[in-house]
Amino acid sequence: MTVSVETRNLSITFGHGPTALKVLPDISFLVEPGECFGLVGESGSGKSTVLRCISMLTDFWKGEILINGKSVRDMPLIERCRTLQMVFQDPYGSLHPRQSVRTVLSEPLRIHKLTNHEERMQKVLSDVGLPGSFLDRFPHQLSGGQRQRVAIARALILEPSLLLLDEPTSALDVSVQAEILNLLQRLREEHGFTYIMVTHDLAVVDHMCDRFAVMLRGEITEILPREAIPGCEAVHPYSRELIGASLEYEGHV
Ligand SMILES: Nc1ncnc2c1ncn2[C@@H]1O[C@H](COP(=O)(O)OP(=O)(O)OP(=O)(O)O)[C@@H](O)[C@H]1O
Repeated sequence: MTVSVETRNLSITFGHGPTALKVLPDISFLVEPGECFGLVGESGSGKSTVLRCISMLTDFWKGEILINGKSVRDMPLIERCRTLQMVFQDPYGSLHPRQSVRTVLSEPLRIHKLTNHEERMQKVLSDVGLPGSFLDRFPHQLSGGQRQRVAIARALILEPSLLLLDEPTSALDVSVQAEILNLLQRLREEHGFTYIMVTHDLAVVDHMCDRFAVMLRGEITEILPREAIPGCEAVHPYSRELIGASLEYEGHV
């Protein structure tokens, strides 16, 4: 199944009293079913926080988050895990050093009482381009790119519809980044996933995303189609600055 995601007046404040920090004052956006939607913007603007709110890793937000029209708050944990999964930036930190790939992949299957573990694990490894023999490897026996493939396999094992990708390639070297982006692209085409992807890299947005939101200090300044990048067709000064700097870096201007 392919799903839409909508946030309506999403806001969150960390802390209380005089030190309280309102990180997201009021965020609303709609991601179409099967779309890859990017979140870009300055460091600390709240991009990862948006993903953590959608996944309920942070759950004290206000407003509404709807997946296919249904509030994530009303989804039991089991249903939420089967609907959405998150892939984190650091494949070194996100895998437990003492857990084999088999343990990483079989644990969710056991918790969710699914059958045919071996078959499902072999299929998901093949989906992410790793041989079945990797089931018996531990994280220290994998390269960075292979670890990120395992992290993606872990996200896919429960066959979710929505992947929340928090800078999934920024900890990898450039050639491996391209491999992982191509893998994510292929998986989306094959499975009809909806992606929400945080990235610092507008080249990644250009390669992967249909549309993207530019964030500045917790607010969305503008939502743009990917096609707006090459000609810097943004209206808000900050979006123009961000896209202009990226084009300059890439040597387009
Ligand atoms: N649990 C928390 N408690 C207090 N402040 C937090 C917490 N989580 C995030 N913040 C603050 O919220 C703001 C937004 O953080 P967030 O990680 O969402 O930014 P970001 O746009 O993803 O940044 P980056 O691009 O550097 O990863 C930052 O000022 C951060 O310090």
